[in-house]
Amino acid sequence: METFKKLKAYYWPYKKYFFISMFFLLFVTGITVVYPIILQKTIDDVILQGNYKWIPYLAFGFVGIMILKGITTFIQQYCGDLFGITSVYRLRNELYEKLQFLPFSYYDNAKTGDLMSRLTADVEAFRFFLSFGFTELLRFFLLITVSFGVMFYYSPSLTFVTLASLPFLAITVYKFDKAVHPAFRGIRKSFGKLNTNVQENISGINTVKSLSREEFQINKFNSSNGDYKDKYLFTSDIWAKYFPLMEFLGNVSVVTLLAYGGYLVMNGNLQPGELVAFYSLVWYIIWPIMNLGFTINLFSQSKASGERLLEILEVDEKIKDHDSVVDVDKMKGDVEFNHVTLNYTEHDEAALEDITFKAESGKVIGLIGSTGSGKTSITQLMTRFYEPTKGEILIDGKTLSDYSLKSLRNNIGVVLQESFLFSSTIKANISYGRPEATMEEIIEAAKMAQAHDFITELPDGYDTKLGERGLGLSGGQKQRIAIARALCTDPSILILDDATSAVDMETEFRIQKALKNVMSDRTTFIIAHRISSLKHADEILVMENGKIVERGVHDFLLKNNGPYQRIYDIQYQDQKKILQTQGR
Ligand SMILES: Nc1ncnc2c1ncn2[C@@H]1O[C@H](COP(=O)(O)OP(=O)(O)OP(=O)(O)O)[C@@H](O)[C@H]1O
Repeated sequence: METFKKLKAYYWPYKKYFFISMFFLLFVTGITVVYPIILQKTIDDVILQGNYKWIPYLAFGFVGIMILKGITTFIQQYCGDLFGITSVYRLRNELYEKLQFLPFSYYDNAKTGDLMSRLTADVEAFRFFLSFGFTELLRFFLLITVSFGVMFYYSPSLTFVTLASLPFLAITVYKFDKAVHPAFRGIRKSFGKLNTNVQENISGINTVKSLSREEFQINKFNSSNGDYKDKYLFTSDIWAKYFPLMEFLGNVSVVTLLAYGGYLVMNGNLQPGELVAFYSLVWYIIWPIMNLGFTINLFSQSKASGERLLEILEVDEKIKDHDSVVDVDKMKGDVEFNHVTLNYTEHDEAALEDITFKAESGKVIGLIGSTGSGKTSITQLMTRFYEPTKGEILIDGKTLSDYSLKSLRNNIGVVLQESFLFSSTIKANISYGRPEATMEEIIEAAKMAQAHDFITELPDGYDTKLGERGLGLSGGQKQRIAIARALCTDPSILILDDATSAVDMETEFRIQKALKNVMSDRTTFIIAHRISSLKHADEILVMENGKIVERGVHDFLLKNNGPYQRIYDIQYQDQKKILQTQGR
């Protein structure tokens, strides 16, 4: 019940529907138990006594009760559904909201397909229990208590004899629950894996096809699909083993009832009508106990699903606003790193070590270095995607955590090498960070990013709809739209992380020229592998193994006999000559 307690905030606000449903359930159950009593009266007091004139009245009474039962059942079911549907509507929204604020470190290990199955199948399983499961559990207790009461009223001894086998039935049901719950958790997990498989395959279809790995992918899917099938079969196996046993134990009760009840009727200790009523009532007890398997099934599924939902809801949002954060509309853009060290996880080696630099507003800082040397990590810290392990980062003299995350990120425009474009129009993609931007502003941003010309050549211009992930555009075109998107927010700090790697040198030069005009009132970080991309920077930081190993302007670094000069030599001089001087 712990899972349900933890998720209470999502369904308890709608308790009104739950209680209305429960209230009508009392009626439905009450009416159900009245049937055998009427039957008993009809046999014992009307037929056996020869009072046949009562039969039409009883028949009409029956019809009336049936209509009443129909109406109460409708209200009970509708309100039960309303309870489930409205609760998970809120739950789904909150899960989605949570996904927006989960730290990057969570996404480092998360699998999209699995997350999607949690937001769909698991939420659905939870809803099913809210809508039907709760009601079924209550119906179970009500039917058993009321039926037991009526049976006890008719004949205590027959009641005990008939129900003697029920404790065994209860034990079997308990064992069934113990076995079936982990099995359902397995099914859910396997379904998540299956989804991940499909999602990864679709996202990486280019790689799959270009390396002719279709067979491999099919086999991988087959194996996940097989695992899903096996998990289901395993659960069916448990079900198939336990269900006949439950049915057998239920039937033992009926046989005992007929034997002992018949004996009592023969001896005149029980009325025939009472035996008939008993026969119906005993099923009102056996049937819910056997059906408990189904209810427990629902309960187990929804408990397993609820646990998976809680795994998302309970993730610690490590990076969030503290109480006294400030909102700054427009930052100046002075960035300062003071002895900053970053370890992504406790077990990882430092990705950045003792990084110190200052970047004043209006300046362009270039970051260069081998792959994995820590260039991107510097920008990830600036945007507070991750927190430094040691040291502090200041913008305009204030620690990053003093700013609200929203205002911090609104003031920083980031363009990545692999920019994600949404499947909407080019216009909507460019104005994504500032939906209120005017068409002139959108065009202005596109012009700076050297994207305007190719956009206007498209048949629908700015209204061209992009496919998923910007499909239909070249790598360089996508990058330019991403640059326009960042520029459209007019950020105080602009980070271009390998953002022009896919555009040709001439276009890159034109982008840089256009940016120069607007760079004066913002700080720009250019991460690049090509020296040509950052040689005009006011300061170039050369990174190696998480450390800044060299810094200065291009002309200085060229004569510094350090790693920068080596990169320059490799890029601009005859490689053979370098290899010769190294004696290789
Ligand atoms: N999310 C992460 N979790 C754990 N380790 C990470 C993560 N991101 C980066 N790293 C590690 O941190 C180190 C620095 O990576 P970073 O991405 O900053 O390098 P980079 O210089 O930008 O490389 P590239 O030029 O290839 O983009 C690498 O060793 C990398 O494996």
